[in-house]
Amino acid sequence: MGAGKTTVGQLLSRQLNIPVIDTDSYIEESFDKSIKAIFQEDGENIFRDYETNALQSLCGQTQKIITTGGGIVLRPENRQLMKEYGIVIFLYCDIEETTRRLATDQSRPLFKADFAANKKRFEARLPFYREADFTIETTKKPLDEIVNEIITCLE
Ligand SMILES: Nc1ncnc2c1ncn2[C@@H]1O[C@H](COP(=O)(O)OP(=O)(O)OP(=O)(O)O)[C@@H](O)[C@H]1O
Ligand SMILES: O=C(O)C1=C[C@@H](O)[C@@H](O)[C@H](O)C1
Ligand SMILES: [Mg+2]
Repeated sequence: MGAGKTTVGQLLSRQLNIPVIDTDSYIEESFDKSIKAIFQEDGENIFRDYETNALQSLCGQTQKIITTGGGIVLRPENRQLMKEYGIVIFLYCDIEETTRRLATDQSRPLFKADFAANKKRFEARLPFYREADFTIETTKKPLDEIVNEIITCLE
């Protein structure tokens, strides 16, 4: 959360002239409901079902950039889909930096004020993120540099 997937995906889309779809936005538009409301009213498991359905719908159609939610890696079938259909890029950002970036954010129900809990979650997910085809270090890096590094990976 807060590594820059959505932000970088938009910039990459413009630079490469390839459409971008964000799974969080796709879910919010499909259900006309915010992620926060889905977590509150339906719970995380239902959100994860929506997330897998979104990924299944988006993979394997026309060429596109898919920016995902930070928890997409939790389900093995999601990781499998991404590997099968995509070039998977992990935007690494250290937890101190994402904590700063999201300090006033209210839209991510799992990102709590509890730094230790966020760190624990991030570390538990790291082995899954590391399965990506490419890892880009984004901590303290300007957005245009991140975009250029991704383009280099794709060449
Ligand atoms: N390289 C960067 N340098 C500084 N700020 C950044 C950088 N990348 C993203 N940000 C900022 O961090 C915040 C979170 O970025 P963004 O929403 O793109 O993260 P995300 O990875 O999509 O998060 P999530 O997993 O929750 O969807 C935004 O305010 C964004 O402007
Ligand atoms: O890392 C996560 O589990 C999440 C990240 C966000 O993108 C959203 O998908 C949601 O807030 C959950
Ligand atoms: Mg995002």
